[in-house]
Amino acid sequence: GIEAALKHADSIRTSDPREFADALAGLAAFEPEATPNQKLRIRLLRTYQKTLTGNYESAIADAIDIHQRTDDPTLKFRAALLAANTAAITREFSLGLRYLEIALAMQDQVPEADERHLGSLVAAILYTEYGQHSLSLHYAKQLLSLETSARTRCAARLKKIEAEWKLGTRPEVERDTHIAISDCMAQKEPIATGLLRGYLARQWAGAGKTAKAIELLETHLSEVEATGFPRLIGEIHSLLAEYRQATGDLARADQHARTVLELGEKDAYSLPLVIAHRVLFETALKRGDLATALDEYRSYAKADKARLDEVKAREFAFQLSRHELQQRDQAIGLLSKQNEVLRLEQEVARKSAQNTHLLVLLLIVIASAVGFWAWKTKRMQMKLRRLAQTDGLTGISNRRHFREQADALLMRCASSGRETALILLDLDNFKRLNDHHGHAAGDWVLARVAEACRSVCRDGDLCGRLGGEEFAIMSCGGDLAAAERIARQCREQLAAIDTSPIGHGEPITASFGCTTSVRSGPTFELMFAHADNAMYRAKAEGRDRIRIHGGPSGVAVLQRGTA
Ligand SMILES: Nc1nc2c(ncn2[C@@H]2O[C@H](COP(=O)(O)OP(=O)(O)OP(=O)(O)O)[C@@H](O)[C@H]2O)c(=O)[nH]1
Repeated sequence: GIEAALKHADSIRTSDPREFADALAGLAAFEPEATPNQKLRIRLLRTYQKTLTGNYESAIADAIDIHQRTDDPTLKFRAALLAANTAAITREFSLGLRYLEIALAMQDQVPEADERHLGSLVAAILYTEYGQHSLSLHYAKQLLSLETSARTRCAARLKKIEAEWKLGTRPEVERDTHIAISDCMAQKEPIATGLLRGYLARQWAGAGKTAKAIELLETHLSEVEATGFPRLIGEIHSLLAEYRQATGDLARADQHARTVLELGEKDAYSLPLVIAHRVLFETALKRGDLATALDEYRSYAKADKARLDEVKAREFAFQLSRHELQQRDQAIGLLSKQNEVLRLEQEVARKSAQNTHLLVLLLIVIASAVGFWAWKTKRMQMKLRRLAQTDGLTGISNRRHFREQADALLMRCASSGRETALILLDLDNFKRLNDHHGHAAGDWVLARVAEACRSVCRDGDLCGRLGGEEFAIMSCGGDLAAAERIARQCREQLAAIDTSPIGHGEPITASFGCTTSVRSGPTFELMFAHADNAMYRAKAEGRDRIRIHGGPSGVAVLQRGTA
């Protein structure tokens, strides 16, 4: 299926360029039914192919596009690495470092260990490109300490040897190089193997074994050329040019040098190019061809300057990138400080809100306390007033309060043109009841009488105990007939009092005196005096009866038992 084809193509990506090209061509057949992710993966493989064949600009654009399009962390990571890798080749140093950093930053999100290792490997490779051989050595050593794939180990070995060679720390590491070569050969990595043989040749040549170095490189030249990788081919030919020249084989030296120049058009600054021009200059000089020598010398100087500029430019790009990183770190530090300030501000706001809540709570408590106190005071005032206004024994108005209310009622009634009735009543033979049954029994009777008086009152009527066993009722809107009716009802209520609790055998009776504001005149004094007179008349005429002021004696008498 397509997955198998994708995996196969990826596995031979660096080991077998021709088979890789075939595999890529084969993938085209799967493309119509591929998922979007698979389509992007095919595209990434084609982008690798572009890099391998030197189509760098297009490869960078593709890699960045794939990186931006996909959400698949592995694919995103690989695309960023490829962009970083390829941008380094085309001298877009800042771009290269940026994508390297993007990739390294997302390295932890990549689930596959070998893909993560690839990130470290690209870091090792690219730091070499930026002249940072110590960093490169660090990543290479780190990879060699990990459980990586054999392919990665091959590349890490190459980077380690390369970095040590460039740093000049271990110029003769023949044993390590042999191990690396056999490792990379076993992994079918001809580019790495070729580059490693280049370092082995350098070691030998450095030790004076130039012939051995030439033999090694010549023996494997066809393998090198089979890779189609310009940088490797250029490097090996430049070494051969140098070594052939050193052994006096000027013709072959020239030949290798020219091969480098044919390849090196795109890498105007590369070390092989510098070497090739130098070889051509020196061989021309040896042959006495001064014109060619001068020409080649000019080219050599130009290439050497270009290369030195390049080295400087890369170093500068690296420093710039470090500076940018530092600035970014500082910006991040500043942001986190700002966040801290914001957090503290929020904390302060929260605290002040808390304080406001407490204050509001306190105010509520104070207001409640004040309200409660005011209510208590008011209640106490009302209680005191009620105590001052009511008769303690019966609970109805006392004489003073009745008098005040009566005046007010009279005024109200008069202003609305209505008549007011006043009924006075005095209990009969109360002294006798007191004497026979005791003062407490008398009190009990007084309370029942008050209830009886109240029961005949309508809303708005007044009812009071004027003193001793004397009570009064005042009603607005009542004429003489109404007064008499109220008195009669009250008389009935008194008669209905059950006196058995105090053991009094007789019913409770009273003498009633009635008048109205029309009959007596609209002042309380007059009405009271006239009602009192009528009441005394009732006493005088035998008690238990109703008398109307100004009415004939005996007419309004209502004997017990009559209606
Ligand atoms: N138990 C009790 N008796 C009271 C109270 N106030 C007055 N008295 C008594 O009421 C009685 C009133 O008696 P009198 O004024 O002679 O009149 P009476 O006995 O009712 O006779 P007549 O009014 O003539 O029918 C007195 O004995 C008072 O002591 C009271 O608050 N409680």
